[in-house]
Amino acid sequence: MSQHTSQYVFNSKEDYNVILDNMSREFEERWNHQTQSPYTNLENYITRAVLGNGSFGTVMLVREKSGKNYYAAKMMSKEDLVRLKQVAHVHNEKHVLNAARFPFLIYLVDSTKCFDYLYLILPLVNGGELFSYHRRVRKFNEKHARFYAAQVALALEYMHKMHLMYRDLKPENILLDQRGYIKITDFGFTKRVDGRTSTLCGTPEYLAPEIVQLRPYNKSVDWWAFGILVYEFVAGRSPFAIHNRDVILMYSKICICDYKMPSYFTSQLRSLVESLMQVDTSKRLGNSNDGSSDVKSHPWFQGVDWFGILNQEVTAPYQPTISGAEDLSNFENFEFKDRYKSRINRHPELFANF
Ligand SMILES: Nc1ncnc2c1ncn2[C@@H]1O[C@H](COP(=O)(O)OP(=O)(O)OP(=O)(O)O)[C@@H](O)[C@H]1O
Repeated sequence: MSQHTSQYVFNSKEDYNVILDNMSREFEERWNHQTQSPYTNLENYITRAVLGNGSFGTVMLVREKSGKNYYAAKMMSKEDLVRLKQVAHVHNEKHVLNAARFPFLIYLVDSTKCFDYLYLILPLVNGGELFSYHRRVRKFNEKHARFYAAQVALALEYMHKMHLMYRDLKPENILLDQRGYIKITDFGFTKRVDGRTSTLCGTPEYLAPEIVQLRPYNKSVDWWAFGILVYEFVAGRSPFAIHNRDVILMYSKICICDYKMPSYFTSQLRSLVESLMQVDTSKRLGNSNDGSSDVKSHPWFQGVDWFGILNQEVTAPYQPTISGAEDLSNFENFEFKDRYKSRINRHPELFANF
């Protein structure tokens, strides 16, 4: 499996369209070529530390035994996945991670399983979550926000071109690498669909009105969430954040787009947020045939060196301090709890294709 996110150099708009077509062909090949993980547990790796705990598993720092490379191993209990009805999501996540290759997306390096757990081996991204960094500084200035937003817009453009709806955009799912560039992670809710779907999923603060109203929706829900994300970067809070997080009240505000624009937003940022957060999807920026180009050519992005960003030549506004692969200073301290150790293979039929 290739360990490179991109072997491409991005030079011009024409080249980029050709490159995206090539990426699309390569994506299709990998999408159609899924392999079953061997029952090798983590025997090819040495576990060094816990990087984080998600709702469905633990992410550990591991080092491969045959070399010196470090990775993040996402370990998920089969029992928990069945109990929490996440079986389809985990297959989905592996499928997408295996097929997608883009500079700002996490990808699958390897996968294994054992009687109790499934393991996804991912590139180690050790600058911590964008969420934690944002919480520390509270607000980004617009230039700083634009640096991250440009990468998210390019990643959404790629995913949509591959007919993937991401459906879980939020700062918690954006990791920072050593150079301060982003890697989007967590593809459990990502769905490959060319058109519309109607499953209710995502995180309340970022749900588009059509999802809240249980209406069929398309990839423009990601552009709505992108509007929320950019707003939150600069305002330091989500537009629909409500004291005590009354979700029903939040949903009623989302449906009528009832939020306040901070007075310090520039007119270009106001215009971007307003255009993305349109209840009427026919008016929502990003929802035309040439959707991502419309977003990228919005005046707020004027002056962005798109190819410099794609090639990661632009200096990031913040570079995490990392002294080595085992430096965990950008992560909170987590404890490891290995709850299951059975002699029987749990749910072999449900995870046969994992
Ligand atoms: N590739 C990685 N490199 C470094 N740390 C990672 C990596 N992937 C995940 N982590 C850390 O582990 C945490 C949990 O990972 P992840 O969000 O994938 O789990 P999850 O169970 O899907 O979580 P969620 O609760 O968001 O559904 C992340 O927030 C991050 O801090």
